[in-house]
Amino acid sequence: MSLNESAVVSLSGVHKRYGSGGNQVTALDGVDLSFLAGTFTAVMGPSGSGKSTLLQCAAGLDRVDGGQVLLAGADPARMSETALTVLRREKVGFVFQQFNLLPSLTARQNIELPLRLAGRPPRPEDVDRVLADVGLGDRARHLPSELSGGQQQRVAIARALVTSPDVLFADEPTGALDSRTSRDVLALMRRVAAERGQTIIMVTHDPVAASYAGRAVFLAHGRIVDEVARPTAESVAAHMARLEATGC
Ligand SMILES: Nc1ncnc2c1ncn2[C@@H]1O[C@H](COP(=O)(O)OP(=O)(O)OP(=O)(O)O)[C@@H](O)[C@H]1O
Repeated sequence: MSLNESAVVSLSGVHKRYGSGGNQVTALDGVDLSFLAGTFTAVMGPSGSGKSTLLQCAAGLDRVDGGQVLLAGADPARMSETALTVLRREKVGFVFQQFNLLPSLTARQNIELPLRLAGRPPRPEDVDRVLADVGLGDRARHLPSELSGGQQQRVAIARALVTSPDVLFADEPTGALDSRTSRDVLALMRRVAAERGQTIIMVTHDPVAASYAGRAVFLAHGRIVDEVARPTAESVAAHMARLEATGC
């Protein structure tokens, strides 16, 4: 498969190995996958199937051993570390299971941080808008310790969105949240893709989380083995049960 150049993120024949000699592990084994603008995709698969590796390679956080990645029009393998840092800072947002907020900074200051690190003075109206988008307009002055888990994750999402990245990578973003709070965060992510036209790629184990995406792709042994459009929690759970029983 050739790279889909209209996609915001595209992987073509991507291989990734860890270790060497007898300890070598093939984490990705020829992955072809494209993500179009404004789409929300869930990446699923059994433990060890390569989900996090796929995210790291697609986001330019890790180098591939074969094949090619195209991220916001650029090939990370051909870029210097400095250029790659700029690409990630300008075009990509990250959200992880742990919120990784700085405890001594308020919600607003945490959200402003990526702009400051990029040498871009934060415009108050931009920060206000993103705070309102995540429903935290009245919590701007609170420290993370004064916010619930779901509110902290919404600050982390706002921090990832404030630079208006083309693509948001999320690795188990609801893994540390209860089911009700998870639903709020997932609905927010779905809205971000639909209304802001940003592309979201989310790794998750949870069929309910995957049902908020427009597409679910399934990995097994480092390969894409299936894909479901408009997934429901039931259809995803059935796919996962089959994968875990048969491995394909
Ligand atoms: N830094 C590393 N060094 C060696 N092997 C690694 C490394 N990172 C991942 N692996 C291996 O690569 C394979 C894919 O790992 P990966 O973390 O991508 O899977 P995953 O689907 O995200 O798993 P989980 O759902 O358990 O988080 C696994 O066999 C794993 O042990």
